[in-house]
Amino acid sequence: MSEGNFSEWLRARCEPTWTEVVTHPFAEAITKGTVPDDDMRRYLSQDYQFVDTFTALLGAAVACADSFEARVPYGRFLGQVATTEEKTYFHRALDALGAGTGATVLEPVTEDFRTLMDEARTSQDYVLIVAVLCVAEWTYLGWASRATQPYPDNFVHREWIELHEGPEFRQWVDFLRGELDRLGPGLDEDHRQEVLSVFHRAVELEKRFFDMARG
Ligand SMILES: Cc1ncc(C[n+]2csc(CCO)c2C)c(N)n1
Repeated sequence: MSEGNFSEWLRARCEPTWTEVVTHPFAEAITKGTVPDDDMRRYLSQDYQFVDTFTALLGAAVACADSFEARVPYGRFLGQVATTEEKTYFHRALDALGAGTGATVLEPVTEDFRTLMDEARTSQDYVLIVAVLCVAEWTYLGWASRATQPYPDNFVHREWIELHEGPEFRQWVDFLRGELDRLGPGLDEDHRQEVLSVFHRAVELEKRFFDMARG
């Protein structure tokens, strides 16, 4: 591993799955606005359950970060997720698709993803928490930044792209990568392998999540 490039080292170790995620046919169909309503409903209903656990993991990042400087961006992002587009998006999109945000039977991949996030959260090991957050955000920046203008007219597709690209989201992903890059060099070999294992499981789950959404 080269100094200060832990995030890129982790990502490269997850090929070819990483590229399969960011070029996944389901993600590509979102960017083109061609996902059938039934598939989009299944995907967003499951993702709403995902985002709930993800939000709890953000709280763990606030609690477990090793400095005040590191806690602040999580707190800021948490406030955004909880209060802005993200929340109203799910309600508006699921409403438009004829589904609610209420009880949903979890697909196996959603269960498995929530288990991984809960493991990271309860480990209270900051670098493991960052690894899971970083995969979730970086892969989403990956597929969304492949979208070309004009974005789809359908707001369910268009806003889901817009939420995952743009300068602010890019900055957030850069922050998460920067945390891994900062922490990587100080880890012993066992700990580094543990981070890789968690990172790899998360990348595999992102792929399974898109596979599930495709029906
Ligand atoms: C399976 C899955 N993986 C990653 C994301 C990306 N993501 C999760 S929470 C969040 C913050 C607000 O957008 C973002 C970008 C997702 N939605 N679903």
